[in-house]
Amino acid sequence: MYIGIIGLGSMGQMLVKGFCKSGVVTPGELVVFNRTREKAERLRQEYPFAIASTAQEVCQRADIVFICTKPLDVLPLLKTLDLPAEMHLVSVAAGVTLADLEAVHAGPVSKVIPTVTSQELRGVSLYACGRRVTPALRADLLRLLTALGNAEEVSEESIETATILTSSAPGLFAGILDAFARAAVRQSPELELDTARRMLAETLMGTALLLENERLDFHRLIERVATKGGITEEGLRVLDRTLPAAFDDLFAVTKAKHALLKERLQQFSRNEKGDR
Ligand SMILES: NC(=O)c1ccc[n+]([C@@H]2O[C@H](COP(=O)([O-])OP(=O)(O)OC[C@H]3O[C@@H](n4cnc5c(N)ncnc54)[C@H](O)[C@@H]3O)[C@@H](O)[C@H]2O)c1
Ligand code: PRO
Repeated sequence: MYIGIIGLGSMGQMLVKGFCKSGVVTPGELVVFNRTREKAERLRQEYPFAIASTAQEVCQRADIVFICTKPLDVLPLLKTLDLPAEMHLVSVAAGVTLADLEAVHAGPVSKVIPTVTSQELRGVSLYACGRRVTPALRADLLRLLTALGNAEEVSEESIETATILTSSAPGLFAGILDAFARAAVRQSPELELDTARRMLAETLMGTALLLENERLDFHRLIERVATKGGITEEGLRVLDRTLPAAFDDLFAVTKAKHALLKERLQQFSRNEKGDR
């Protein structure tokens, strides 16, 4: 099976690295196209995949094509292509719906929300398949995604909220840790910011391993750390007071951004229909 990747940004590169690292495909089974060819050539030094000259060539050569451009670039690009009817089109773009994809491709379409952590073969890829995806095509997609970590099928209704938990979360964790480290330095200026960041990064790794190896849930982990009448309990009270509103706010603004993206995508589709 040949796998096509269009767009070699953060996600396109992650897919190349994750697929090859897991061994689910060999570089020889990958056909890649990026607008800036040098970027593809640099990555090819490590993973000797085929570089296509155009996105159209990827679609002609691959059985399944992952389109990894930014959301608002997906439909304009797809509209310029002559997509082979049997090709399985997979968009990784936030906000691009199965209906958007089915409107531009007469063949099978799926939507996947990957995560940067899949480069380490951990984390969760979300997926939803369109009506024309056969059980065999679904199994092929699942084989690729499970090689990258866990794969969870989700409805389009829940995919946006789940995206924040699986795909935005690595960046959000990094943002939280950075604020945590900066507060520590404000408290104790003799502590170097980089030292505080390293302490937190190592603690995060250890926490993840404890959760996994001891099969702890969050509450049991808290019980182990927060000595009754001790210091951590006080910190947790602050989080209980402040975090629910912060996370409600986070989900509200990210939902609004998804809605804005979808509105702009629909506008594009309406304009296209008007032109015809
Ligand atoms: N970064 C993430 O963690 C993440 C997670 C889940 C989903 N996504 C989705 O993945 C998509 C890509 O995000 P990213 O972070 O990799 O963005 P990015 O800006 O890093 O990469 C986009 C790439 O697409 C290329 N590109 C643009 N137009 C092209 C065209 N016409 N032909 C070929 N290549 C073209 C650009 O050169 C660039 O390399 C987005 O739609 C985003 O919603 C990203
Ligand atoms: N990265 C993409 C974004 O920030 C989608 C989820 C993670 O838009």
